[in-house]
Amino acid sequence: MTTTTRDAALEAVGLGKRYRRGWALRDCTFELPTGRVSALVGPNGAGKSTLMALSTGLLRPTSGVIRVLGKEPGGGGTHQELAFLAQDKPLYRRFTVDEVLRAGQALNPGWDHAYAHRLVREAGVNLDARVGTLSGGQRTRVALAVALGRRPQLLMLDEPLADLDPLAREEVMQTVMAEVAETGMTVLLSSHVLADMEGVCDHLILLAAGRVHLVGDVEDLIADHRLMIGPRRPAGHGLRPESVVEARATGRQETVLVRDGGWHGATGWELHEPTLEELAMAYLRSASPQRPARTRQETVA
Ligand SMILES: Nc1ncnc2c1ncn2[C@@H]1O[C@H](COP(=O)(O)OP(=O)(O)OP(=O)(O)O)[C@@H](O)[C@H]1O
Repeated sequence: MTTTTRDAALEAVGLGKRYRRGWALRDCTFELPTGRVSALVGPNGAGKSTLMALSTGLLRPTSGVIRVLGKEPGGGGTHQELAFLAQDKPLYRRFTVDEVLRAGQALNPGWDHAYAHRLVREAGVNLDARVGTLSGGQRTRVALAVALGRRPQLLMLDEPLADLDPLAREEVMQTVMAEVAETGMTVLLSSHVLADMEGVCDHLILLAAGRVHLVGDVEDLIADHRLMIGPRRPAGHGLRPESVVEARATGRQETVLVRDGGWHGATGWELHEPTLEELAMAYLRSASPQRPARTRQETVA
């Protein structure tokens, strides 16, 4: 079936994926609008890689629907306009870098050979080197050149920065952002390092235990939340429980993340807009069964 929601590069409706041992994704509904750079955030096992595998068609949903650039991934392989850089960056180890790029050219109709070559050269990787002899970071740069050489409309990167030094992380993100600026490409980027996403991502999808806990444009999400900092009060923070995402006490101070205007009318607090990292961390802690935050109904004693 082909449905057209052309404003969404990626769309999930009631999406679920069940492996033999249980649900990896459950009842996920969200949209990633075209042209956004989205941070896919979640703890280990949250379902991030599963979501990407469903998007590429490597896996089929157990329930619900996923659409990539308006189409459900089907038997025809990965959407022509989607490029996916998997966590383990699968490249033929015996090929030279040049051979990898020539394979990219042979396999992809829209391939931009000059551009892929330039990306590899800029990364300082020798075209004659065999893939098996490259460092983890160099392999990432080659895999990124292969992904971007396709000039995709949607680029999905699963933990692309994990084995890169700080300088290389910055260079990779600059390469991706230059392509975004030039072509309006949509990006979905999973990472555990929230600091890497700050200032780069303008959209957030936060998964925990297979469910979407927060999704939307970063600007809107930040505007909808405040960090409230004030003295710890014996009678509790006194805020509407349904507006409190997380309350944390450190010493005599208390920090509360509040949503949906729950801060209006409260007195004796310093109010700050949260950073993307503060926002995501509060939601991740409040969703974590191992590290329960004081949320919603609970008050600080
Ligand atoms: N092929 C598989 N067979 C069975 N269970 C799987 C398979 N792949 C993933 N899972 C399970 O599905 C859940 C989600 O895994 P997934 O790899 O999608 O999470 P993730 O958010 O990408 O994690 P990480 O950050 O550790 O890479 C986990 O509980 C995992 O054990």
